[in-house]
Amino acid sequence: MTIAEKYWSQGQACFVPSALGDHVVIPPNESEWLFEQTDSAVSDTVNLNNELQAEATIGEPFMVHAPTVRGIITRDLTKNLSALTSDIFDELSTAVDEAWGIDTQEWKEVNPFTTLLGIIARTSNRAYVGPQLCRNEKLIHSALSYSATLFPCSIAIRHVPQPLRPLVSPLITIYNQYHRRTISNIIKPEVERRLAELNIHHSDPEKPSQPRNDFLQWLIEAALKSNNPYDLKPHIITQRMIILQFVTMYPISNSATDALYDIISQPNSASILSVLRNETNDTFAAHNNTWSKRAVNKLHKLDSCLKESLRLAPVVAFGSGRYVLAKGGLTTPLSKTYLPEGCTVAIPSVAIHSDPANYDGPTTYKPFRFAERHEGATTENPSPTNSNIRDSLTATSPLSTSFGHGRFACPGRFFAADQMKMLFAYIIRNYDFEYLPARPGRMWVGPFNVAPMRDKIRVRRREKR
Ligand code: HEM
Repeated sequence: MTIAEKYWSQGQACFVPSALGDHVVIPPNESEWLFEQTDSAVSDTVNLNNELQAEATIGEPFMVHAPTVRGIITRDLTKNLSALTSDIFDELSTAVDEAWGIDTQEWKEVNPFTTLLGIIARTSNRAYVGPQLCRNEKLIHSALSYSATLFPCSIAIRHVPQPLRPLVSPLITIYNQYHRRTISNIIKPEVERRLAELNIHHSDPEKPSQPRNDFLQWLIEAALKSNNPYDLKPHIITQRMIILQFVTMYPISNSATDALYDIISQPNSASILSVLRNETNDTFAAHNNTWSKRAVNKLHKLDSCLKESLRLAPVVAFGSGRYVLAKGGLTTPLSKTYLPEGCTVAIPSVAIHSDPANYDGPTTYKPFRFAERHEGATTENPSPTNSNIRDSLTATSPLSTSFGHGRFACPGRFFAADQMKMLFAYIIRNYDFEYLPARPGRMWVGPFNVAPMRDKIRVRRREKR
C-alpha cells in the first residue's frame, strides 16, 4: 500500500505532486461529491488547459469555443457509429493484416503497442477524415509523433517560471510543432476543398455536393450553422481535427495493448481465448456473417474482458482533475478537506477500482467478472442486480471511473469501445497467440499507466475455417 493509499483508506485527502501538476486527491468516498460540483465551482477546461499547456502545445485553448470537439463527438460521432461500423471494420482488418501478416505457417513476432498504435490511428482517421487521408503515412506518423510529445512538452513547460514561458515554450515545442504543422499541411487543403465545395453548392443548389459522413464534415457543417466566422476559419477547423488525434490514439492503443497482454499471460489463456472465440464466431454467424453495431453490442464477454483490464489499469491513476474556481475555495463534505481557489482536485481511480468493498478480489484479473454479473439477463428483463447496461464497458459510475464519470466523462468512449471490440473480435477470430508465461509489469509514469511499449508477442494467422 502506498502512502497515498493509506490516506485514502482512512478517508483522508492526500496532496500528490506529479508530472501533471500538483493535485489534492480526495478519498474515494468523496468522488461523487466532486462529480456533482457546478461549473462555477470547479472547471474541467481550465484544468485541461493547464495540464496540456494548451496555448503552447495546441495553439487554441482546449475546446473552449463552439462548436466544440466534445459536442461533435457526443452528437455526431456517437450517433453515426452504426453507419460507420462497416468502414471501421474494413480499415481495421486491412491494417491488422498488413501489420501482423497473413502467413498461416510461421509464428510472427510483433510489438503489440506500436502495431496497434498504427492500426488504431489509421482506423480512427477513417472515421475522422475519410478513406484517402487515413492511409496517408505522413499524416499517421505526424499524428502519432505530435500526440506522443504533447505531454512531455507540457510537463517541461510547467517547470519553467510563468513569466519566461512565452519565451521558452517555442523552443521546448519545436519538434512537437513541426508535427502539428505537418498534420495541418495535410488536413488544411482538404478543409479548404470541402469549404469551397459547400460554397459552390450553396450558390448553386442544383450542383450536387459530395455526400460525406466523417468527423471533418460534421465539424464543417457545425461551423456553418454556428454563424461564427471564427469557427469557419480553415486553420481553426484543422486545429480541432488535430486535437482529436491527440485524444484518440494513445488511450485506445494503450488500453487495447494492456487488454491483450492480460489475456495471453493468464495460465488459462487458452480457455479465455476459446470463450471469446466462441462468442465472436457465434455472434458473427447470427448476424449474417457481417459486423454491424447490433452484432458488436452482443459481445458481452469481450466487453467484460476489456472493462476488466481498464479497471485494473485506467489511463491515469488519479483522474477527473478539476480546477477550483469557487471564490474562497471549497470544503469537502466528509473529510472536511479545504480546497483553496486555484488548486486542482482529483479522484483516486486506481484506489477506487482496487477497493474490496467495490470489487470482489480486486487485485485479481477476472476477465468475465462483469459479464457474469449479468449472466442470464435479457433486454426485456434486466434485474436490478444483473443489468448489463450498468456493467458495460462504456458505463461509468463513481465506482467505475476509467472513462471519468458525470458531465465530463469521456465523450469518445462509445467510439473507443466499438473500435476495441471490433479489433479484438477480428484478431481473436483470425490469429493464434503464443502463451506468455510472464506478463511484462504494469508501468506507471507519474500518474499515467503505460502499457508495455517495447515487448513483443508471437502471433500466427489461423487457417480459414
Ligand atoms: C480507451 C480509450 C479511452 C480512454 C480510456 C479515455 C479516457 C478518458 C478519461 C479518463 C477522460 C477524463 C474524464 C474526466 O475528466 O472525468 C477523457 C476525456 C476525454 N476524452 Fe477520452 N478516453 C478514450 C478514448 C477517447 C476517444 C476515442 C476520444 C475521441 C473520439 C476521446 C475524447 C475525449 C475528450 C474530448 C475528453 C475531454 C472531455 C472534456 O473534458 O470535455 N477519448 N477520456
